Amino acid sequence: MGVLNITPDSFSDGGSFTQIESAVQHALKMAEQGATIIDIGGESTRPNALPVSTHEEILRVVPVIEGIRLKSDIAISIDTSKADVMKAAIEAGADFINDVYALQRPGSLDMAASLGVPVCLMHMQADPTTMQDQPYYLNVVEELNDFFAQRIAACEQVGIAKGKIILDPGFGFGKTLQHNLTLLAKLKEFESHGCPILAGLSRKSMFGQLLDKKVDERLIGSVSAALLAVANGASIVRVHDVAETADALKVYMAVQAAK
Ligand SMILES: Nc1nc2[nH]c(S[C@@H](C(=O)O)c3ccccc3)nc2c(=O)[nH]1
Repeated sequence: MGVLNITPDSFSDGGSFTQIESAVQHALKMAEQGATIIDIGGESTRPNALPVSTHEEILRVVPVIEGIRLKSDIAISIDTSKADVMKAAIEAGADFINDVYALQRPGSLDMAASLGVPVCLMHMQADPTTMQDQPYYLNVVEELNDFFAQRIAACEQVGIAKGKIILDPGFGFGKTLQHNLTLLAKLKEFESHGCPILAGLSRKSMFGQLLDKKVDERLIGSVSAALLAVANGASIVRVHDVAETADALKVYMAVQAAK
């Protein structure tokens, strides 16, 4: 899963033509490099990011989805928590929902049910503005399993079949370095729900803490962690560095095949 963040320049509402075109080109390049899913996000979950209106978020993501669809059938996920953005994105040609709020925002659960598409449910403790102030769990794996069970039940109640659900521990979303390492080490403990696991580790601050590296120096850490996530049961890894990660996973799969 290649990450495509649409954060337009400050001048234009939505994206200017060049912004849209460059985003489409980036998506196509990631597809060429081996991405099988493009994850499109119109709002940064950065703690101090300004909130983006539904209208603005739609103006950002829809032209890019349409632009990609003119040239590629690659799977597209919409990284949003807003019901109306989900609708607009799916109607524009996206294939499934990637929601860091696990369909807990107003109207999103019913919207996902009515759209009838798969959904990735990610765990987050608190919200982006507070999640990194002293994250605490009695037992992080158990608490996330309880959360997943509860969200799966909520989905099944509105008719979203378990076969349409992907689970994601939400690395860095209300977790200390130790929590992140435990979740990666024990990723297999989330397989009990019978849903595929998605891991989003790419360039995250855990590598800053572990390796003392800035965000543009975290390639090796990110690729190493992506390979470990797959070795520990992840079916999807959400990454910025598609070509490098694809190579690492090719090596992993080749060795697996030789078992
Ligand atoms: N499913 C799924 N969706 C995701 N969207 C993101 S945004 C994150 C980033 O570092 O990319 C981020 C966090 C905070 C600020 C900026 C960007 N992370 C995930 C993830 O881990 N899983």
